[in-house]
Amino acid sequence: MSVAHEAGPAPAEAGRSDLVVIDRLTKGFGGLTAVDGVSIRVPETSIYGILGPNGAGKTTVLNMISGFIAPDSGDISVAGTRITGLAPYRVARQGIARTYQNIRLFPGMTVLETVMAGAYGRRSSSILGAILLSPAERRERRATAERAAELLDRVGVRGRHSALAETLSYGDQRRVEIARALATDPRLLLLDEPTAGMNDAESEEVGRLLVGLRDAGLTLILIEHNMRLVEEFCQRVSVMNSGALLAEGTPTWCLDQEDVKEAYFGKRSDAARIATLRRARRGHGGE
Ligand SMILES: Nc1ncnc2c1ncn2[C@@H]1O[C@H](COP(=O)(O)OP(=O)(O)OP(=O)(O)O)[C@@H](O)[C@H]1O
Repeated sequence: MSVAHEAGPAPAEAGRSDLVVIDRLTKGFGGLTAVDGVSIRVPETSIYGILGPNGAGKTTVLNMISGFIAPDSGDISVAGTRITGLAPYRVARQGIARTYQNIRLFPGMTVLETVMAGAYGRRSSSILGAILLSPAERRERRATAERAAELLDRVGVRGRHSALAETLSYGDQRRVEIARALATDPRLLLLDEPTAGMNDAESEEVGRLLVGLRDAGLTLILIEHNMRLVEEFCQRVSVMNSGALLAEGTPTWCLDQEDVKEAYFGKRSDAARIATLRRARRGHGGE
């Protein structure tokens, strides 16, 4: 299948190097090819969107980058290091963190503890020090708690640090997940539907948060169904359908490709997305 590529890099990306290079990635489940020879290059310090209708293979791509699923073939490298098929903890050590489509918070943990848990892999004090609660351990815990509080502030969760994380609103739980991922100090952040279940104002806030993270030097890959947000915040996108790449380029250009419109408009079940897409186009002077 041919992939529509927008000619040349977008001006904002010109000269920027690619942090993530995905080369002909393929994964099958039984008789189904969930991801079919997908190649993607993600420029460093950019917000990159992976789009496509339900079942297109987007989460499977994210799962392969983060090591949750091993590809059948193809390669993934980040900052020049090949990470294909590495276990999730080894991928995390490369500075790659993620959030999940279905929120995964630890039951029974407070908001602050949840974010502190994200920093666990970066701790320097010894296990014995931790057991004996040595001064070094206490200092480190204090520093970790302060940093976790800063991150919660940054993602917009204020004043509920002692509440159980699972008692927060859906939107705040998503923010806590982002803070936990940031606590690992990543250079690449993978976000699976970060605005799912949020209203327009909350989604816009998350969009601005992501721009702030990018401006601070992070590279972000997100799966997102809100096209308005995608057009506003993503520099480039890949559009997938049935495991294959349909188009790659700037969001506005990709959403104008016939194959892409058909992938979204061709299905009755995607009526809600069509409405979102149309609203987004109007908002940008189209239709
Ligand atoms: N572990 C698995 N075992 C079997 N099939 C799977 C597995 N994971 C995903 N699939 C199938 O692979 C295809 C791609 O799924 P994936 O979750 O990657 O799609 P998606 O684009 O993220 O969809 P959505 O937008 O609905 O989350 C789907 O048909 C799905 O049912």
